[in-house]
Amino acid sequence: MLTYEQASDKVIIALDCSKERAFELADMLSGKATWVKVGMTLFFAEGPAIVDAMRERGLRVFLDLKVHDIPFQVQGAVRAASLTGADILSIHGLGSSAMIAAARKGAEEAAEQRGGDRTRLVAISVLTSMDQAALAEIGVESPVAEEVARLASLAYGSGSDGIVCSPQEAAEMRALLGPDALIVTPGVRPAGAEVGDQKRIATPAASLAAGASKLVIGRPITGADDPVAAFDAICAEIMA
Ligand SMILES: O=c1ccn([C@@H]2O[C@H](COP(=O)(O)O)[C@@H](O)[C@H]2O)c(=O)[nH]1
Repeated sequence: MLTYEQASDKVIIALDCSKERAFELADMLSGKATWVKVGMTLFFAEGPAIVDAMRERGLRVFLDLKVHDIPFQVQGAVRAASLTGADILSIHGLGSSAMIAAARKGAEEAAEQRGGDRTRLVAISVLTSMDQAALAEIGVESPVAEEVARLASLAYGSGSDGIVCSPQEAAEMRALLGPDALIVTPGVRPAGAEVGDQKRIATPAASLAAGASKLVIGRPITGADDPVAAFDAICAEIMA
């Protein structure tokens, strides 16, 4: 059984909104939330300062930029992104072992430059908004779970600290990668919540039971009439 603090530490709130709304949510959830996710919507609008602003509020930050480019560019991009002090950064698993190794090098350089902990890297496997048909559209005919496992093994073996996958693959990924891998699962929906564009989903309790390290949850909290009550209900569900 988890305490409220331990449950809160499992939930990363995706702030896919304006800076004003992000601050409003951070203030509302102050003293309750532990983690926020700064993704492309917020980062492209506000730049690295938004990471600082969240950290100044005592929040830990998952910077979800899904970095994907040639190794040289990725090393520099990850170095710069890590210098923001983000705790976790996403890169793309499709970038190959050389790209992932370069990302790790960039994160290590930043840690050396900044001092303190290295930003941990998680590799995106197959987006949780994609199903078998979407994979087929891009020419991948193997089952989703097989593709996730292939990319996860490659990324984890090349210097990533973990992966991003759906909760539906979390148990298999935990068995494949072992106890130390950081397994981050978006596509989490409390029972009855709107699914939206997510395709491979599970409830918070089921995601955690499957072996996820962290659950990324956005709209079910940020779009709720009462975001604090929504966050509390998710913590209660995973504490039970
Ligand atoms: O495969 C992925 C990778 C990242 N995400 C991100 O997670 C959140 C999910 O938000 P919801 O509102 O709970 O759907 C969002 O910021 C995505 O960029 C993902 O969904 N799937």
